[in-house]
Amino acid sequence: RSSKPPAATSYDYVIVGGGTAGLALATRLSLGLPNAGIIVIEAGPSGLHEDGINVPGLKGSTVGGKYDWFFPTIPQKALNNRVVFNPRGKVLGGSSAINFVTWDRPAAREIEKWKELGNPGWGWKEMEVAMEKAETFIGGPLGSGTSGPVYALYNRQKAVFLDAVAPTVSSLHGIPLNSDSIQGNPIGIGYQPTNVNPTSYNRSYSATAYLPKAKSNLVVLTETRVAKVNLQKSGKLQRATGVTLTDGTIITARKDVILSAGSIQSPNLLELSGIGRADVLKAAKIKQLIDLPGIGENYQEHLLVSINYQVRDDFITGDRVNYNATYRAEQWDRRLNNQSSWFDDARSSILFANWKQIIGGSDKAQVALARSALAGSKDVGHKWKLEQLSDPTIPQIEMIFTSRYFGNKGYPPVETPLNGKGYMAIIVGLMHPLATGSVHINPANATLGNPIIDPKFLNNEYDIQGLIHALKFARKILQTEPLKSVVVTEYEPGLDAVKTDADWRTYLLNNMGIIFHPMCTAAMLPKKDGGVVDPKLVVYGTENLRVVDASVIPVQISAHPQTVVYGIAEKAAEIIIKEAKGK
Ligand SMILES: Cc1cc2nc3c(=O)[nH]c(=O)nc-3n(C[C@H](O)[C@H](O)[C@H](O)COP(=O)(O)OP(=O)(O)OC[C@H]3O[C@@H](n4cnc5c(N)ncnc54)[C@H](O)[C@@H]3O)c2cc1C
Repeated sequence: RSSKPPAATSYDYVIVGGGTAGLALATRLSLGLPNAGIIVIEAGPSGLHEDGINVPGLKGSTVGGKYDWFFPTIPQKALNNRVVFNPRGKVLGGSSAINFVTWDRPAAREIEKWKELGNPGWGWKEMEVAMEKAETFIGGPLGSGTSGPVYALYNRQKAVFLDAVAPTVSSLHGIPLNSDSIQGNPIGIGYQPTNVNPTSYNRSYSATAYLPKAKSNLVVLTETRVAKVNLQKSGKLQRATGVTLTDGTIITARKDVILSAGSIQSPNLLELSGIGRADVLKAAKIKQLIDLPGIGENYQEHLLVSINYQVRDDFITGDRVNYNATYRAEQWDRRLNNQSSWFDDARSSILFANWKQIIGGSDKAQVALARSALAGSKDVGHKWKLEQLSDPTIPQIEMIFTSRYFGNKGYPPVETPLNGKGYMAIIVGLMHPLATGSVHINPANATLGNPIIDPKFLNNEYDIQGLIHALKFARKILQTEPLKSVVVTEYEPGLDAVKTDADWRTYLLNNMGIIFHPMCTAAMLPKKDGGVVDPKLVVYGTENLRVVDASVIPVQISAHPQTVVYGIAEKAAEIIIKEAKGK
């Protein structure tokens, strides 16, 4: 694959962004349309030989580095004007190269809703087939994928003490044991799979799983950034004729231009091309070609806040590889000899729960907060968020029980008494916050500058109280046997530091972060409902400009999104191949 400008400048399909969806789609088109010329243009370099990408246990080490766009939000009012950073892969494979390798799926009902919102062909059954097409799940439940490019497995490395999590959590609030979110029924507690190759024990991601299967009709250009899509009037519609690179080079598309630049940059590229809200385009002095006010709106994220516990000295946690150089070297040797080690990453125990299960009783007050926050809203996403509160199969909270420290205070520094101890975190995630925000180009530097991201975090009491309920339940879990006997004390925030709901609120506002799952910014919805693409993923008002990535997710889902994103790419490939073959 090439980082140099291609010899040819004309292709059938021009795909912008060689990330999760982009490479999956490009590979399927290359295989399904062997006579077509396809180019993927990726802004980042190849990271194929990078340990920080390949070694699952080094996940997180690439965040904020050279493979990460690391976009800041604007200061968030409810968070005391804190800025929150959005890691996004800037490398071949995109965010699939830098993500945290959790492999799960939302509730079936959540995807079924896509169809009901006006997207024929996009229900759970159809998406389940598409998601399974993407995976080979070693040891997966009946019905999981057996011949797809991306490997998933239950990780061979496990922290022994995490075995206490499931019996503890399942003794509370009627929560079932369940590790099979993959079937569309995520509610419950259990170990979740990771996308790791069973032979090399490397991360399995779009650049290593899909791309090697492509034929020579696919050209991949790395370290090359697209500035905009070129449009030409064609009757009542606009036709995408190709793209202009930031150095001025034009690459022509004979058939489609497909944006797979992710939930932040795909909507930005539409705006840079003259498609979007009049006020946004006017501010950036871009001529409006298509009025599409939904672009960049509807921005949604999973919110996160963690608490950390010190684990008994007789249990080993993943922290030991960080503070003990000898142990680290031993573990690395184990990896080189293909034995399990902390560099495999480790299984995380994950809980998905509805409000009754989190609160341990009536959810009436929480539902009332949602109703009052969204009173009068006509937004279809808002309506769905209210409706789903009466569906017990849809998770509202996720809790990830980790085998190492994960917090804001930081691992205890050297020469302090708690350095050298082991920790576990409970990462609490809010799956359907009511706050929806926006991402738009920055008029001061529209093409190359950071976009203006305003997620409007915690702008309502439902989101705040929901996270407080979950934090309190997380503490209760840690105070329940058998997990209680595994831990020594609460390290962060600490039982003395946070006692009341008011203390939890302060802790939340000072520490809330995100799980790095922006979505819905170019939603597949009817135009009248703020949609940007139709069910064939074609941008309204255009003949042949599509978006294929996490931005087309119509309404926020309760899962880590990569399996859904691969499913979207698989379905997009089917649609495009069918069209090309005239079916
Ligand atoms: C740190 C982190 C941890 C995560 N953990 C998990 C997890 O454990 N499990 C999970 O399921 N999901 C996780 N996610 C989310 C998941 O990885 C993303 O939702 C998914 O990968 C998004 O895929 P995409 O195709 O929409 O975008 P991306 O994979 O981000 O691809 C977009 C690509 O477009 C390129 N691009 C952008 N603009 C241009 C341009 N103008 N010209 C050329 N190229 C351009 C980018 O460089 C990038 O390669 C995580 C994400 C991050 C960042």
